[in-house]
Amino acid sequence: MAPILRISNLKKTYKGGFEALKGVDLDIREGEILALLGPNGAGKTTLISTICGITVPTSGSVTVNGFDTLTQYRQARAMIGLVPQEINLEPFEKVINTVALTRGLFGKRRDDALLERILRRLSLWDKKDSRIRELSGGMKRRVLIAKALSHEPRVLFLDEPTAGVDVDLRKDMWNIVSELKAEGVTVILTTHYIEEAEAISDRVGVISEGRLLLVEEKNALMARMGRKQLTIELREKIAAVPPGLTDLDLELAGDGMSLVYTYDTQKERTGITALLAALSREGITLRDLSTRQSSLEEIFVGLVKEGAA
Ligand SMILES: Nc1ncnc2c1ncn2[C@@H]1O[C@H](COP(=O)(O)OP(=O)(O)OP(=O)(O)O)[C@@H](O)[C@H]1O
Repeated sequence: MAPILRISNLKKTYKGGFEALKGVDLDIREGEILALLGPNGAGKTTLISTICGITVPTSGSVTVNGFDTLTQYRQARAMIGLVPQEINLEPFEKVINTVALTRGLFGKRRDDALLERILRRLSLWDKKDSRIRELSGGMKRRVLIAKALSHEPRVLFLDEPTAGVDVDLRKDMWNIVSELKAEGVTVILTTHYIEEAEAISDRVGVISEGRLLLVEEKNALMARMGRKQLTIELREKIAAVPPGLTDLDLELAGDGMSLVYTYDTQKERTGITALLAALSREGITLRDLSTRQSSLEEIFVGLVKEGAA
């Protein structure tokens, strides 16, 4: 099946010469949820703005369901809903009018039943006649989502949808995203919260300094994150990993006073029993053992560092 979104060698250099995107290639399948992770200034917002036609790329192309976002802007833009990072709502407008107006701007005919469904789903129906300025920050975020859904997009972009929102609202957002997915909407979100990517995405992309460092199925990435380290402190210093142990993932550390064994927690066998038996065969005596798991955060930081090197 052709991807719903195809990004080819997308580059963006801002006036003044800053290269915010250095050639991004990415295909997105219909109905998937992709989380884009990256440090501040990595280029996530630039990527989304360029896809949505708010920023003009320096080179490269983007197609949405086959429509080019530059040469077939109207058709491409009609397929996309964007929930921006900044709250940019008219404070004196009523909620229902705000959402209806966006639908109208996309040239869609009035559909009161659809707007009611959208507002109910976002728990905004009882606020439909409230003015925007009377809403809490979390409700305003929901209005942004309602606006983005008002013209029935097939691809929804959420730029840091849960930045600064409380835990309940964050969970609500996650539920909304999975409901949209169930309806076949493709969702691309940027986030600084790794647990958010973990909770809702099918695939994770890591962007740093304008480059997409990695795009991987979340479950595969999780399996890699499942690595753990066992540190074995020794009673006596050794000069090298003993010959009988060299085929294990072992490193000598602490000036020869410890061995670090890295293993995969997802595997049925961790190899620890065999390792301890081998140590005993080699006549190595242990003083202490400790384990630590590499967090998703560490993996992410490691990736970004590697990418920068
Ligand atoms: N209009 C602009 N003119 C010049 N440089 C810009 C402009 N917009 C963004 N940049 C620069 O491009 C880089 C990428 O910015 P962008 O907002 O895309 O990053 P981001 O990954 O979304 O960051 P954050 O996580 O902080 O939102 C930054 O260094 C930023 O300063």
